[in-house]
Amino acid sequence: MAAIVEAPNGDEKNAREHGLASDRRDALVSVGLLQPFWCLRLRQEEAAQVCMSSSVRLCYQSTVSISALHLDHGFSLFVAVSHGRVFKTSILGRPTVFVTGREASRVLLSGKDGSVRLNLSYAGKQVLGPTSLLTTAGEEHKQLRRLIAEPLSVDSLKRHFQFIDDWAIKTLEGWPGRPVLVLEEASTFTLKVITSIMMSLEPAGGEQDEFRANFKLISSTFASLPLKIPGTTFHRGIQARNRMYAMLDSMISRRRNGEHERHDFLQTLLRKHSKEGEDGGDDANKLTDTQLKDNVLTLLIAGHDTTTAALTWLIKFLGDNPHALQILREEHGRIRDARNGGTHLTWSEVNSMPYTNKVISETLRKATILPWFSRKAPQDFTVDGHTIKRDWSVNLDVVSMHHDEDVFPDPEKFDPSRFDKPLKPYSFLGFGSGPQMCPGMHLAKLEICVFIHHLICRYKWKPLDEDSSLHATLVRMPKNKYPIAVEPL
Ligand code: HEM
Repeated sequence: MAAIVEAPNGDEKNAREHGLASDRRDALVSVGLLQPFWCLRLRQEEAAQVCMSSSVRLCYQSTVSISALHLDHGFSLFVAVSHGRVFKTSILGRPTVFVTGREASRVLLSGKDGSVRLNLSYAGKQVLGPTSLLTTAGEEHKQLRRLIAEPLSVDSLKRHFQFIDDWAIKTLEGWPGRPVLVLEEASTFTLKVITSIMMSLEPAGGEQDEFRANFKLISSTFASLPLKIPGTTFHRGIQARNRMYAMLDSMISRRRNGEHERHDFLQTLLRKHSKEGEDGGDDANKLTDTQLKDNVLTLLIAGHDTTTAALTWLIKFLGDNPHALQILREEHGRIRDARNGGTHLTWSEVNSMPYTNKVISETLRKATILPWFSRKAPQDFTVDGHTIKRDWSVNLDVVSMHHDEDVFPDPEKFDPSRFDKPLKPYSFLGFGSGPQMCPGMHLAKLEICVFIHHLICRYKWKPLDEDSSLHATLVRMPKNKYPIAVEPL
């Protein structure tokens, strides 16, 4: 059996001796406590220098992990040079393994082993609640997946198509004539869409504003120390979560009283799969109110930043790649011309965008919005011939997989035609794979296809800043928020 490569020991004192800036040390603390909701503030270029210039001196424990997180190509490209495909280190005393490659991906994601499960941080568990999809495993997780599958299916999303189309048009009409930060606009658009689909929240007005404010505070807890002390980010986030749950309680009771019924995610679950309160019956196939609320919040958290980042990167990559943009313009021009007038997309049109779908996949490959998938198991298991002990944190480095030259030649190139042919299983993980594969994939693709159609058909844009560095939170986003100037075509 091959030995797992261990990083040489080191500690924070070493970090100071080697001149690490204080924000790097802060980052180190964050990684240990918040994994997998990494929150780091290192500059990507600084981190690259750390690794390249003095790899031996600085190749110790946590610092390696942190530095590598900020490299475009992920942790293991760096580690692979000196170590191999499985790498063990320790983050604040906790054994942590990094793995890469299709075989590791199969073992961690296929669920065949039955015991490997998602490894959510303490902060994540506190915020999302004990019955969230992300905190449950085994049968309980399977049952939750079954129940949420229907309201997120393509058929159910059809009911929301008109809303998405209207808001994409409305959002874009406000873009010409001013500098636009794409990330911020995409964030507003995707929040309006997901809150409408989940609970029919009006896209503007007091309730939307209140919800948005609470949501922002809740999201920020993933990047905070989980201290329940008044005045801390974590404490503020937990209070915002309580306010959001109170809003949801009031919505649920209004709906049960027959008021404000809508065709949305909440209504579908209430009508078909709800237990009426916490102890209303013992049907295992029905959800308690706590399960309902935990999972509404989970879908909002898991679906908002990811779709925002994907839409922003996609617009940026098109701006950087005129050839791909041209082919995309032709696809959408054909759709528009066949429509014989009218601005709005139709449902059948949105289902005939083959090149757009490849552009989405290539965006998710090149940007790798979720760079790590973190897992652990209640018993020892084996990856690539290496034993991973029970309760160790094991992280699949997706960035390096998406930049593996053997699978994606010339990986820096933005080339949607890579997806002309099917890829081998477990080599492309844009939406993950296996039992934990993204349940919001159809919604995310729908939002992006609709938005891109209206952008491409009616506008052109140019970037106002060429900085391509990453804001390396859990979800990778362009640090400059991609500022552009927009003109009608
Ligand atoms: C382009 C946008 C999106 C991307 C790139 C994305 C990516 C992913 C990936 C890679 C995973 C698997 C993570 C792992 O195995 O550790 C995942 C899981 C998940 N996603 Fe998404 N996602 C997106 C949009 C959405 C949306 C819109 C929703 C909600 C409506 C959503 C809800 C979830 C949930 C709840 C999980 C956890 C599933 C489980 O544990 O069973 N995602 N997503």
